[in-house]
Amino acid sequence: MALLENPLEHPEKFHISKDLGFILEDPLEELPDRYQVWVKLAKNLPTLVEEGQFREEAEQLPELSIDELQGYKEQRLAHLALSVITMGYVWQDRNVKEVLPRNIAVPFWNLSEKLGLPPIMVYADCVLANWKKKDPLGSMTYDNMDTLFAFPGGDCSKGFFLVSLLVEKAAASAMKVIPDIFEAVKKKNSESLKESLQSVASSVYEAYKTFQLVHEHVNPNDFFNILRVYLAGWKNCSLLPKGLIYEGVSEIPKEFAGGSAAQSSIMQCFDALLGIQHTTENGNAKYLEEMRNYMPSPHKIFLEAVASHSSVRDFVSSSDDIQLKKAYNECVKALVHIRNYHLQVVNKYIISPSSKQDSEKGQKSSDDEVKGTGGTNLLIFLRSVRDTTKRALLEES
Ligand code: HEM
Ligand SMILES: N#Cc1ccc(NC(=O)NCc2cnc3scc(C#CC4CC4)n23)cc1
Repeated sequence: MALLENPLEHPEKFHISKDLGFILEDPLEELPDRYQVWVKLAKNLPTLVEEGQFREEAEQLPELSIDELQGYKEQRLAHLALSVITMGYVWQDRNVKEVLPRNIAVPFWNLSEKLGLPPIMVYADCVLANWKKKDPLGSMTYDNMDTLFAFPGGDCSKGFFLVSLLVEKAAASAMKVIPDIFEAVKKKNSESLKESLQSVASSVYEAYKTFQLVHEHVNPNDFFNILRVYLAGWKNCSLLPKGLIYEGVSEIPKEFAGGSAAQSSIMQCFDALLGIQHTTENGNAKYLEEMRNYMPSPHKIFLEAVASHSSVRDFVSSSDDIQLKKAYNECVKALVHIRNYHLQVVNKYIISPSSKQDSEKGQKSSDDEVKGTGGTNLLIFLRSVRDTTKRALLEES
């Protein structure tokens, strides 16, 4: 991959699709025969966990070299399958495993290095690469889609991952105007910039409308009591205080943060494009920055290029074109809207099931319960990200 290309002119060189953005287009569903054991085990996870047999089955896996994996899509599917196996192995039940056996750890570690991903399940695995169309000729609608892999909790993980994917797809329609936006700023072309910003705002609004599907397809109790457990990581985690030992890689336990949508490139891309700088005071900027290391490396490079080149905000704020300021503010308002809606969703799917659980158990939930899978105190983080977005609104006078 020509990393010297200008990402802003050639996003396709950074595994970014003009229609689907950071979503992996047409993910592979199978690996070459010798690796199919990984896919088969990962697909059987819910049943084997139910029977308490998952760990035993995982320990029977042969230790395979990753060298025969051909091409990017095979590597992404293999990372997804190994990540599902790893989460299932560690979290199968409350007596968590502190050592990941070498037959999983060694290929997972090596493949992660090749992809620039951490050896833990990330958003790019279970959301961006974990999908198929039931009818390949049909369109990408919820009813014509399924996940490749699922976790225990019935259709909860399918709902959570696919709704997120459809939100990403709706937002991705803004990606195709990014090169035009940079061109318009370079040429100081207000008219063209205004048009592009208007289409970014409508993409974010479409994403907001798609978000509502979460109520139809994700059950709050299944999410909070079952799925949440499997998304957790081993950094600042009381159950794995030193992290996880990747056998055959190192005797020293390694810490990696749990899956977080702060690993969603599209949302970080909007912030970067609009010049929305998240606060350094409470560690938000640092956390969002760190989550870029949990994205496929080409996506991280693309985001950094957008962040370092984007003078959209400077150009608009120094312009006296009120309509241009309004177009910029429409984008910011749409992002505030979706982040406000997201906070309501977090209350329904985390805060209330958590307080319901506390009152049933008559105790305060443990620290981890109210922390993000990324080890953050989630409400403070989400409100602060929303507030910073709101502060980015420009005076329209
Ligand atoms: C049941 C539904 C959902 C719950 C309970 C939920 C929960 C959370 C939590 C706790 C965080 C804080 C960081 C973390 O731990 O990941 C977060 C962040 C985030 N979530 Fe969700 N989320 C849900 C659905 C969605 C959907 C459908 C999307 C759309 C892609 C989404 C996008 C994001 C983004 C982009 C962030 C990073 C913060 C930001 O940029 O605003 N979430 N979410
Ligand atoms: N108690 C509790 C508590 C419960 C959950 C969380 N965090 C959480 O689920 N983050 C992931 C997330 C947030 N939003 C979205 S959309 C798609 C995804 C995803 C994913 C896969 C994991 C990579 N996500 C924090 C605390």
